[in-house]
Amino acid sequence: MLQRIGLQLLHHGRMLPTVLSQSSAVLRSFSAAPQPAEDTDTGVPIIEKKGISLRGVPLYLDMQATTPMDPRVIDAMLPFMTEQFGNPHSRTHLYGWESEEAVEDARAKIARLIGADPKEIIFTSGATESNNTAIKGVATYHKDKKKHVITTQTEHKCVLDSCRWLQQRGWDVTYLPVRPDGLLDLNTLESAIRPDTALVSVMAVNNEIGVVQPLKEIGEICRSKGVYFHTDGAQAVGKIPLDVNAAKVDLLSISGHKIYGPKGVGALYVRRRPRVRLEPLMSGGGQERGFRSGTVPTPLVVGLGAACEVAQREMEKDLAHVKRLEERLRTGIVSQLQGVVLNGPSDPAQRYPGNLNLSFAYVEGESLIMGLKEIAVSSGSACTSASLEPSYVLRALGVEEELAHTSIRYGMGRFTTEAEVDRAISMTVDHVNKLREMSPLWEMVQEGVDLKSIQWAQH
Ligand SMILES: Cc1ncc(COP(=O)(O)O)c(C=O)c1O
Ligand code: FES
Repeated sequence: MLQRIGLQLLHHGRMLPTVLSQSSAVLRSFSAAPQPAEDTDTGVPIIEKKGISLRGVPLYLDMQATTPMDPRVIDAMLPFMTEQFGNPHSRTHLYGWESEEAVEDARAKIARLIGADPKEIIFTSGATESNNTAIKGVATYHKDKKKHVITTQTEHKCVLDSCRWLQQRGWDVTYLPVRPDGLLDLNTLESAIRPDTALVSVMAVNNEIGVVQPLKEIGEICRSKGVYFHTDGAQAVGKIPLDVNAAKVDLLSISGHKIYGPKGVGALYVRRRPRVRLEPLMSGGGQERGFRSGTVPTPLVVGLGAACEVAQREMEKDLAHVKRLEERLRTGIVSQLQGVVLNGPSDPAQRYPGNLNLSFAYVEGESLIMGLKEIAVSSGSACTSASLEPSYVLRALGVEEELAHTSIRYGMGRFTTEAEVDRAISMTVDHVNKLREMSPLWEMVQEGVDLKSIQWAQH
């Protein structure tokens, strides 16, 4: 009874989704500030978390880690969490049919964004599952004839780990090195392909340094050698143009939460012509044409579809926006600080501009990261994790250990503003200057001492 009343209220309150999403900013200010103490001079709330005192909610510049949901995505999802809650696989009533229609509509939107046929899209829980399915699934299906897989040293952990899983089962894996700018050398790739190679997996856009790999050329090589080409598109799809036919991609992984959609949903594109065969990881009801059993989560999938639709419509605008912001951030920092090194390609055409990864020479990594707690950014340093190894991606590029420890990844996106970028510039510049003032190293550099001549202690 209660449920019925609830549903009726929602039914009559069709405006609810919009009202809710419009108030998301208000909700944020409540949730982020659990009645904290205030700075007595400025009135800025002091937030205590993990033993750290933060003055106000940090400025979010970590769009490669995740993006906030676009209000339009939330609006699209809400009806499927309320009155249209049916199981999309229920064949006998309206609830199921409505959900199924919404799932198919979302599938078509994802397919449209990447130039695919809707039948080639499988819903998953995210890019991690898509990558696992592509790599383990293709290899397992072809295990009688093939025993070799190729990837790069700078892939996401879930690709590298899926490859290790194969190695434990007797497969050979080649982890190709990349050039100092992060790009894969095509000759190196070509000469690594063997008659028993099943799959090449090279990511489209790197999550740490934003380098865009030459997908078309890689696709061409793979097709000519009769090897499947998988690309992890978590950081690329919806951000830069990517067409599976133009790039001859056979499998493509997509993540919802990197493109202003929900977390916990993604997709895998699996080519039908020529057909890619793969072994499913999940056993069960045979949903998603047998590739991925489990009830398709209608609200999440609808959110992913809406996110792809918006991304396709606004890609040009989004890209121009992050380009402007990146230029502003980079020149703002570089014009005020010496000893700043860009990690990744210097040619802007080879880098997704929403990602700016900089290293700051002559500062201590840990102090840099700890001092910038009021900007939510990511770092190549390992201070915050159990290992003291800096980023394996930066190391694969040959970035010096000291510089890898002081790298900061600034991630900008659709909702990042110029004012936020300006705040990030001034906080970074002030903090780096402050650290350098205290640094004997910096003093030596100013005095013209060649630091390379100094014997460093182990970090
Ligand atoms: C390049 C890349 N691949 C895969 C993933 C994993 O995506 P998901 O969180 O959807 O599993 C991420 C996100 O961390 C990523 O950046
Ligand atoms: S700077 Fe913290 S581990 Fe290197």
